[in-house]
Amino acid sequence: MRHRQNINNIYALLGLAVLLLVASFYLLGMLPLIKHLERTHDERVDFQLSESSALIRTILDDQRNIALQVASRSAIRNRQVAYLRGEIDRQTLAEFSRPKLADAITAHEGLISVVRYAPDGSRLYSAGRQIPSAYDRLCTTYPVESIRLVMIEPDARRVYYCSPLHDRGGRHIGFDLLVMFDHPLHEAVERQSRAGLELALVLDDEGLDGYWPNRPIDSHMHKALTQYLQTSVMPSGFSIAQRRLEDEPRWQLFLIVDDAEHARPLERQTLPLLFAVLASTAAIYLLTVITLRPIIAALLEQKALLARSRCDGLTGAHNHAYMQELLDAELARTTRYGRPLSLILLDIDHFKQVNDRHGHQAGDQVLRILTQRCRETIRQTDQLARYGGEEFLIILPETGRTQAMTLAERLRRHIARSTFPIPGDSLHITISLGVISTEGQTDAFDKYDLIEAVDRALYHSKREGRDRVSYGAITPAAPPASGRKSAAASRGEEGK
Ligand SMILES: Nc1nc2c(ncn2[C@@H]2O[C@H](COP(=O)(O)OP(=O)(O)OP(=O)(O)O)[C@@H](O)[C@H]2O)c(=O)[nH]1
Repeated sequence: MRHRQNINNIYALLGLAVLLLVASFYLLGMLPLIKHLERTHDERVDFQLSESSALIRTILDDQRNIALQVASRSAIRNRQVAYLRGEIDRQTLAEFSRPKLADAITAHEGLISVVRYAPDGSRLYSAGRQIPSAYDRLCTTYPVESIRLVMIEPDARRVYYCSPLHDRGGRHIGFDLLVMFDHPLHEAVERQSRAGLELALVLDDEGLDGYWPNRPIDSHMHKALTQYLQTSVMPSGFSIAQRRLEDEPRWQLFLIVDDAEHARPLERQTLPLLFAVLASTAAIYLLTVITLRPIIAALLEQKALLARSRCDGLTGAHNHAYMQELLDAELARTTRYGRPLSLILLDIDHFKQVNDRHGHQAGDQVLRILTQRCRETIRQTDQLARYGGEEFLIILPETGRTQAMTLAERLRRHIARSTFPIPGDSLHITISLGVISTEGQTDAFDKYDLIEAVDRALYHSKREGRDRVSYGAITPAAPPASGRKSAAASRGEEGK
């Protein structure tokens, strides 16, 4: 039973070691890896935003070039100057310029319409598809110093540019509103967006009114973008990276990242690793347990045998042989460090009568209970040994005479007041005790001197009427001969 518990403790310790292994793997291996993957992801998002921004910029440049080419036609620009000077009327201007603009529309694939305005924003004429007059305000709402993208109509798949016109001297002579297809832009953004990553182009002041792309964006991402534009707070579960478009400062490019999608590749890379480590540590644990099982069992068996060899079978106190070992060790310590050592030898009074009246079994029971009572009274560092028969020796390390006497007296009273239940009866017994201490001892002494002294003290108590404590002086026998054994010691070592 005790073995089982010890083995379980060892397995629990092994389990703890495995847990520590897994925890340190997680802290030292997995966490840095996850951080690295996250950083890589952030870098990828940043790179993607830069790439998309560069791509869109190229497309816008292409479209602005078309606008520039339309505006740079000198013949129609000269007519515009003439009109503004009042040299020709609007009708003449329109009749001359409209076909040239129509040529330009035909020449530039992707160009749908051009509307020309006077510097005050009034419409002069247009070419290509009809543009509602409501759109005329596009070129005058914001100051337009150079060609600017002013509107995107995702549903109509059109983009609108405003291009300011100047004469040779650089004077402002009006605007062109150019309407173009959004195909190139659409294709570019389409290419850049994928599951969990959506690109959106948003016009500063108009929020989602000036929002693009022209395909249905994931509704969660759309909601996330809306919330972000309204509150500037990133909704949970999404990250948003943004960048202002170069040369088009009013347009911002957003990259909306669905964190759940983003985490997926992370999980794909780290989870199998974690599972592999868990599985291998579990395997190591099992293999270790299987391998160690017989070794641990043998060691524990050995330990138990050793404990049994030191133990008195009847009472569980240390046996006489082990007591001798303990006494040797304590005496060596006392001699070396000059620390006090005391001994108590106790003997049950008239124990023979217990045996005679109540039987040997009852006597054994009394010895067991007495051991228990002694244990209740002494300290954990004190050692209780069955010296022999109904005699017990208590070794008290680091204990002086007064303390030893106090303890002996307390023990005597405790036993005298205790009851000793035996089958069918309850006994009261008394004990006699002898006490000695090395405290203040100046003459050299050995183990046999101690045993003899404590034995004498005990028999002094017996002679004086029992149920009492006597202190005995250590009187070393001179000269100490090797192998010398007193009568008491010999009796003790042989057992009673
Ligand atoms: N039940 C039991 N009795 C034991 C054991 N060992 C010794 N005894 C008995 O203890 C008794 C000791 O008797 P005595 O030495 O005459 O001493 P006493 O009767 O205790 O008298 P005093 O010591 O003079 O007070 C003997 O009857 C032994 O048989 C044991 O292990 N179990």
